[in-house]
Amino acid sequence: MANYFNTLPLREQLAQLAKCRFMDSSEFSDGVEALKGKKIVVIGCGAQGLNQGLNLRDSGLDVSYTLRAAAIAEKRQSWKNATENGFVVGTYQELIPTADVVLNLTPDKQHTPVVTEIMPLMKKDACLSYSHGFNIVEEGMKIREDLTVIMVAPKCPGSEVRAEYVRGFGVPTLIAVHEDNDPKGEGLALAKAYAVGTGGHKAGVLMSSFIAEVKSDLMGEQTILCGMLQTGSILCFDKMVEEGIDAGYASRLIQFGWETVTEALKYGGVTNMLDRLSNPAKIKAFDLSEELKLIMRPLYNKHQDDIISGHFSQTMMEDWANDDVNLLKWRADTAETNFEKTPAGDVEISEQEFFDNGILMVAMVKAGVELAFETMTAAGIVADSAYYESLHETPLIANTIARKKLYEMNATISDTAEYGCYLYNHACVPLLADFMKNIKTDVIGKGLSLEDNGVDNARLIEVNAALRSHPVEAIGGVLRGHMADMKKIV
Ligand SMILES: NC(=O)C1=CN([C@@H]2O[C@H](COP(=O)(O)OP(=O)(O)OC[C@H]3O[C@@H](n4cnc5c(N)ncnc54)[C@H](OP(=O)(O)O)[C@@H]3O)[C@@H](O)[C@H]2O)C=CC1
Ligand SMILES: CC(=O)[C@](C)(O)C(=O)O
Ligand SMILES: [Mg+2]
Ligand SMILES: [Mg+2]
Repeated sequence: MANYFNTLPLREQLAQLAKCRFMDSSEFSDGVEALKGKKIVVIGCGAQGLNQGLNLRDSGLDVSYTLRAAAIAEKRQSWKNATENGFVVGTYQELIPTADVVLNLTPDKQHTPVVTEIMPLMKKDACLSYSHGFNIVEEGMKIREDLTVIMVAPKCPGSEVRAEYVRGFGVPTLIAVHEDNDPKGEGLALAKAYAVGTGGHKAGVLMSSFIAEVKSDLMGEQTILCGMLQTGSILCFDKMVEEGIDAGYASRLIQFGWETVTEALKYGGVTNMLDRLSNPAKIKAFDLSEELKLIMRPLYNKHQDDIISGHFSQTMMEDWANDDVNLLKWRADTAETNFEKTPAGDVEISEQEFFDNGILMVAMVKAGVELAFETMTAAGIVADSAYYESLHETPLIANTIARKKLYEMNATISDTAEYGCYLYNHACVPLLADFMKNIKTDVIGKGLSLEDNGVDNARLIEVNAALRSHPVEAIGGVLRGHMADMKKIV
């Protein structure tokens, strides 16, 4: 097999990268009808598998799980996830031949062996679904011609796919039909019904392509979503402790600070997040973010270039072939960081204090969101998709850090995302070394202790105009306008 994207002529590559249409709510008026009465069999009951299955069942659909024999025999966590939630669990031989739709929600590393094993068991004219385009695009997996192949990709960690559904909302979702596998022309109807079943239609659905999804998803997860939050957590914690801030306070400020400041992002974009600061702090955060963008832009460009060329995928697949040696070492190294090893202190931090004492965190989020958005759109990803992948998903990732720090984030995101996050972190920590030397507690840990909050009018007007004029704010205002059902978390 060869990287499917790299086999295409440039014109087709650009056309596929640009596939992205915001779907009107009226396009989902049939609800889950196209899946009613169909047997949906999920392979894998992990982060996405369990949470998507719970949503689909609550939406009135027939969902069961097929797990590899060892998972059933050893009653592994995936078996517990499914059985403790009352789902039917069976072997491939028992359930796959009866399936109308098979959801492949196993780790990307396993897709080729899993699909190779289950394809012969799938009945004629059935449908195979993915939640990430890696196997089709980066590995070039070929699927039996009679099978319909679709993708329904939540722009969100598995746990929040469920949490937002339970709150009566949903998460932005990309859907796609693989052009090589839509023999009966029913792929779109199935993908739309699936998106309704997970609640995605309440947040926003983009009609996209496997290529557009994979080239944007890898970029978002490696940089702003996971990489920046990991790097920011480690750098900000170590800086605060170095400057004499109580370690328990520093740990709490970070563990719950990302969630708090990015909740403002979710509701009102970068503008609202910075508007939560005093005028002097806003200007300080703006200046820090501009400095960060200058330093980090080459790194964001490198990540996007390596994703587009297939170099990233090749590097990760070499680690797959080497029994995930790097992934497992980097995971163990993360657990040994001071931030991870320091429990959040039993200290009260008000919602506003997270902003006032976390100016640098606000600056890092602003820089990461804007850089990721700018880099994706420069690579041909449409603004709507870049918005979901850079801005909207950041608070959903931050929710996982609030639960159990970087451990929870890295355990909840896919192994693919985790691998890319570590690559970014290894490059970004040294890249920001000089920048961090000039950081003091006025921007992380203590806040600006100013007698007077006065600022220069011209400078404030300039900063406010710059915030509001960034293209991520324009598309964000439109897309958030469609999120009437969004619920407060913090
Ligand atoms: N995690 C996330 O938030 C997101 C993930 N995705 C995509 O969703 C898909 C699933 O990812 P994710 O939910 O993170 O995966 P997880 O690692 O959370 O779960 C994987 C599941 O697959 C099972 N599994 C592992 N290896 C095999 C195998 N060889 N054969 C059969 N089953 C296997 C595991 O159970 P057991 O080992 O017990 O058999 C487990 O139930 C991926 O394509 C990912 O890119 C998309 C968006 C977000
Ligand atoms: C959660 C999500 O959207 C990621 C980061 O893309 C993933 O886990 O692969
Ligand atoms: Mg993603
Ligand atoms: Mg991903």
